[in-house]
Amino acid sequence: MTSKYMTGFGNVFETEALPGALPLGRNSPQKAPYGLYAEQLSGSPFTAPRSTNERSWLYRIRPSVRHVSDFEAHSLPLWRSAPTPHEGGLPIGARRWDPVPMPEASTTFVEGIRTITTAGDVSAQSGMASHVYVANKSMEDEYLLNADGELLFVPEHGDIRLCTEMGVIEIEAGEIAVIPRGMIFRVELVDGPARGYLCENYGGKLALPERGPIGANCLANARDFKTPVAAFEDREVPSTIFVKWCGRHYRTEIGHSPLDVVAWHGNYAPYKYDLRDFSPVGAILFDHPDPSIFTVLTSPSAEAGTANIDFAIFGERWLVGENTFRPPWYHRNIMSEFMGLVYGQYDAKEEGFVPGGMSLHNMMLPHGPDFGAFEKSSRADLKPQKLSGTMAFMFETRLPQHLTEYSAGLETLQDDYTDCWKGLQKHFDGTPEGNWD
Ligand SMILES: O=C(O)Cc1cc(O)ccc1O
Ligand SMILES: [Fe+2]
Repeated sequence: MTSKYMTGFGNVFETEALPGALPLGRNSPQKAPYGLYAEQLSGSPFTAPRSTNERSWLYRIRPSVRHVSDFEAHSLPLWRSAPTPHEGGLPIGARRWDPVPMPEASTTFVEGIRTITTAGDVSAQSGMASHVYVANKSMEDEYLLNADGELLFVPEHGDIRLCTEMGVIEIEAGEIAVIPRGMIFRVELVDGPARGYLCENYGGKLALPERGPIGANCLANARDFKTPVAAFEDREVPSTIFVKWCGRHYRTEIGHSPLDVVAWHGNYAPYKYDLRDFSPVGAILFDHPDPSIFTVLTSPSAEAGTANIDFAIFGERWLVGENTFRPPWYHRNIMSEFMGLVYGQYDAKEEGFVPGGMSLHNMMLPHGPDFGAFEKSSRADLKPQKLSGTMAFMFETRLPQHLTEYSAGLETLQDDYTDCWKGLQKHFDGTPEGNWD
C-alpha cells in the first residue's frame, strides 16, 4: 500500500475520498453529501488567535458519539502519565539504557508502550512523557484515542502504518509522524516487529521553530511535511477503542470501524516528516553552537523561548570548526534532555549509546562527551569531517523528567554509565599549555 499525501506544515487542507463528498461553500449543510454526518474536531479553543487556531471539519459515516460513548476501565500499567515523581529510587543522575527488549508474547502497539520518563502534569496540559514502543502484532479492529496529548512517533526499527481518521501515514526509521491529540487511529506493522520512541506532548502543539536571523529557509522546511489524503473504512465488525484520558485508560466496544471519515477540510491533521530533509545550519568557522539550531519542532510554553518540548535531531552534517572542540561541550542545563539514537553513532558517545538505546540528562545535572570522545576530539587533526549515517535526537523539556518504576528497573539500564567520564584527568599543571601527555 502506498499512501498519498498533501504537502505543507499547518496548511488548510481539503480532501475527499469520494467525489463531491466535501460540502461546498459551507461546513454544515442541512444534509451533507452521501448522507454523511458533519463533525468539527477542535484542536485549539474556538477563540485562539488565528496563528494558533486549529480545527478540522470531518464528514463521516457515523458521528463519533456512535464510536466513543460508553467506557469501562482498562489496564495498561506500563503506559504512565505525569506526575510520577520519585518512583525510580535515586531520582537524579545521568542514566543510559540499552534498547528495550523486543517482547516474546504477542504485543500490539498499545500494549507495547513503555513509559521511560514523565514531566509536568497531564491534567494541567503541561509537560510530556518519553516512551518506547515495541510491537510484534498489528492492531486489528482495535483503535486508540489519546485525549492527553499529541503523539510524536520516532521509529527506530520496522516500518509502521498509522491508519487514522484523516488518512493513512507510513513511516520508517529516519521519518517521524505526529498524531494530533484526540485523533482515533490504529498502528499496523508493515514488515515485522517494530520498535521506536514516542513523545507524548501534554502541552502546546508542536510547531516549527522561529528561524530568527537564519531567514526564510533551511532547518525543517514547511513543504517537506506531509498530511495524508482522506481514506475511510466502511467495516461492520466488533471493534475496540482504547481511550487515554487524564492519565487513565478506558475501553469502549463498538460494532464498526471508527475510521469512517470520507472527506475533511481544515488545519488540524496528522502529518509525517523525513528527518533527512532537515537542512542543518551550523558553525562554519569555529565553536559548537547550542543544539537548538537542530530543532525540528517545538512545543511552546507560555514563557517565550522556554519550550515545553524541543524535538532536536543530530543527523548527517559536516564538522569544519577551526581550533574548536567539535563535539558537544560539558554542560549543565536548566532543561532536561532525553536522547535516543535511530541509527549510527553519536559523536559525544561513540560507544555505549546504541540504536534503540536512550539516555537521560536531567535538569542542572552535569554531562558531556565521554572520555574517549574528549581524548579523540582534543587531539584530532581538524580537517573537515563528515558525520555520516547517523541520526540521534533529543526530547528536551523545560521541566525535570522523572523515571518510572519500569525504566528505573529495566534490565537494560546501564549501571556503569557514569564510568564513561571516569577517565577524564586533570590537564592543568599551572602552565598555559596544560599537560597533555
Ligand atoms: O547532551 C547532549 O549530548 C545533547 C547536546 C548536544 C549538543 O550539540 C550540545 C548540547 C547538548 O546538550
Ligand atoms: Fe546535553
